[in-house]
Amino acid sequence: MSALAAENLAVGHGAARVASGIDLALEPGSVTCLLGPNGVGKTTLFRTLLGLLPPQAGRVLLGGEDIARLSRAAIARRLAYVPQAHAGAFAHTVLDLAVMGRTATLGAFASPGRADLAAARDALAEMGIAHLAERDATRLSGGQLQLALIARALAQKAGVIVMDEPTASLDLGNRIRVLDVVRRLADGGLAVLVSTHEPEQAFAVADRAAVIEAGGRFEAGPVTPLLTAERLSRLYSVEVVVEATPSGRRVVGRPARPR
Ligand SMILES: Nc1ncnc2c1ncn2[C@@H]1O[C@H](COP(=O)(O)OP(=O)(O)OP(=O)(O)O)[C@@H](O)[C@H]1O
Repeated sequence: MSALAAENLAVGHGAARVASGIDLALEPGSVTCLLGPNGVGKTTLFRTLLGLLPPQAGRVLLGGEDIARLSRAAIARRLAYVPQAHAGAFAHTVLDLAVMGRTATLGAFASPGRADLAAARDALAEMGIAHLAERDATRLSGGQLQLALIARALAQKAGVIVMDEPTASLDLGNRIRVLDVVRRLADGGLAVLVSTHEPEQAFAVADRAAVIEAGGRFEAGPVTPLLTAERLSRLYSVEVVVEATPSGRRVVGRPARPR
């Protein structure tokens, strides 16, 4: 059984349709990268997969159960979300922020125990930000906040993790670290869904890719056959070529023809 699945899903806001025909199955031990141009509906799809937006059609199954029937706490035990790192209104330390990954799965009035604190500290260490534990989470840089939000999701210890552009504000070192974490999580048995504007990241870490094209048409499949130069050119309305390199694949703009 898929860890998270969408069946003939249509997503949007109110009556406005954003994307449809979405069939997606996230398997334990795999990374799926979601690509699409700005404003096409990636975050809208994520919010629907998380049970935060009702589907316009179709359904979302978490561990085989319709997510619409699960409580927030039941969802949080199985599914962790890393949102885009906008400056949040957190009046907490970074450690408190990571602990929130644990409390999401507890009852409303339960307080975190020693094991929860240990899991939160482990997650901060995994993201290389243990030294920020006592810092005010409202005073982090964009990249530091991104790493802290990933740590919060790791602390949740859910079987499925959904990340919305987790490398967007990161420097080269942290980008590579986060991609390593993404791959390691999958190799440890998690089902991981990551949105990105970098097709090269899909070639580097993903088992499968999914695209939402302009107009909301959805397609998913193995990375290399799906992310051809032709499809990427159409997706981003710019001519690109996909070059095989010794270390992976590189996507570059098609060189202008000599005049
Ligand atoms: N709360 C909302 N109410 C109504 N429309 C919305 C809302 N949020 C987003 N939209 C619209 O839905 C469409 C998809 O937006 P979404 O944020 O899902 O795109 P995205 O693919 O995540 O974009 P980006 O790559 O720029 O982050 C856009 O046309 C956007 O204007």
